[in-house]
Amino acid sequence: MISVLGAGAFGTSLAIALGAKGHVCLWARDPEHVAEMIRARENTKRLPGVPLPARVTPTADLAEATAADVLLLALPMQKLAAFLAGEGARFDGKTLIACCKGIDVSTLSGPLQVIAHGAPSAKAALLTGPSFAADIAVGLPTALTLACGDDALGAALQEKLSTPALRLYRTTDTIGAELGGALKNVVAIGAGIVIGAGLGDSARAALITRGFAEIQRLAQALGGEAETLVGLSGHGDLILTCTSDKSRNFRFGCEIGSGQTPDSGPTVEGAATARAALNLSRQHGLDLPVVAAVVTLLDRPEALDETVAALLSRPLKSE
Ligand SMILES: NC(=O)C1=CN([C@@H]2O[C@H](COP(=O)(O)OP(=O)(O)OC[C@H]3O[C@@H](n4cnc5c(N)ncnc54)[C@H](OP(=O)(O)O)[C@@H]3O)[C@@H](O)[C@H]2O)C=CC1
Ligand SMILES: O=C(CO)COP(=O)(O)O
Repeated sequence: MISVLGAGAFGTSLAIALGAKGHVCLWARDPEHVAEMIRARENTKRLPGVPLPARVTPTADLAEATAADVLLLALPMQKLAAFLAGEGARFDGKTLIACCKGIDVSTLSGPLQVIAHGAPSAKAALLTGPSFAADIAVGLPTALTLACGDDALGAALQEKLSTPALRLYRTTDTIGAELGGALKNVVAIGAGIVIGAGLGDSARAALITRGFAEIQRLAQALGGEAETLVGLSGHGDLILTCTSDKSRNFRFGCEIGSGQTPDSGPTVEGAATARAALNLSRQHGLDLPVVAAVVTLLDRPEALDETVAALLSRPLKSE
């Protein structure tokens, strides 16, 4: 059996997709939320409008959910470490698949390092790549990356989690997959700022391209492979997130760029990850001007004009 821990938009969409194949337990922390999912056979709070298949069982009982061998962790990145710290022993011998995208801002770790620290006796993998929960939930074609350092385990998980509409590719480059997925959200906030500020599609293309150069610089400095970064989990997800109004990171950036106070309700992973990435870049002596500009505008949205001017007046260089 498979369990999904975290009944947000993404966890619910994965449970729905995998529920077409077999029994899936969908765990949420709030018993009232679970009762409502059982009553409505729908996650009206986080993914309204899509029925839960009969083989998806919502539960608030973590013991029931963690009876499964394969657990998909679909929590926000900044909540993962504390969640595991409270429950670590439950996960001994289990396979934990991180479904979150980001860098833990207090430890500067990616999800797999956080799992290794919080649940050291578990096997770990990462599911990432271009996908909106709303698309997966209704069975639209989607291709994702399953990253696992142990290729035999990765192959078994690839088989287990693929469906006719959800096609998984696999890699052993966990660092490249983690960082591609984490950093694209930072660039998506930047792309949103560009569009929200009315700077135009040409400026957005420039920002995405130079942002991608920064993703490559940081990820390769940390051991990620170039091939992974041009794949689904890097370039693929960057394209999706920087060009679609469905992206929360992109919309958050649009709000900043257009002078609104951004909505702090939705999960916007790129905000904390921008700060973590900037700290990592300093540790490694790397220059990440797009990431630094995003951090500046998260702190001081009123500095838009001077931040754009500073980016444009950097010394001219070869590409
Ligand atoms: N949405 C999408 O299209 C995609 C999202 N992702 C990634 O998936 C991850 C989750 O995002 P998403 O599902 O969209 O986020 P949502 O905001 O929709 O949901 C987050 C869920 O996490 C739960 N949660 C938060 N904190 C805790 C905690 N401490 N313990 C237990 N549960 C907790 C929330 O519970 P509660 O409802 O009680 O607040 C909520 O159900 C992110 O890293 C995101 O980048 C990846 C691909 C696509
Ligand atoms: O990760 C995603 C698409 O692959 C979802 O993007 P947002 O979190 O910006 O909505």
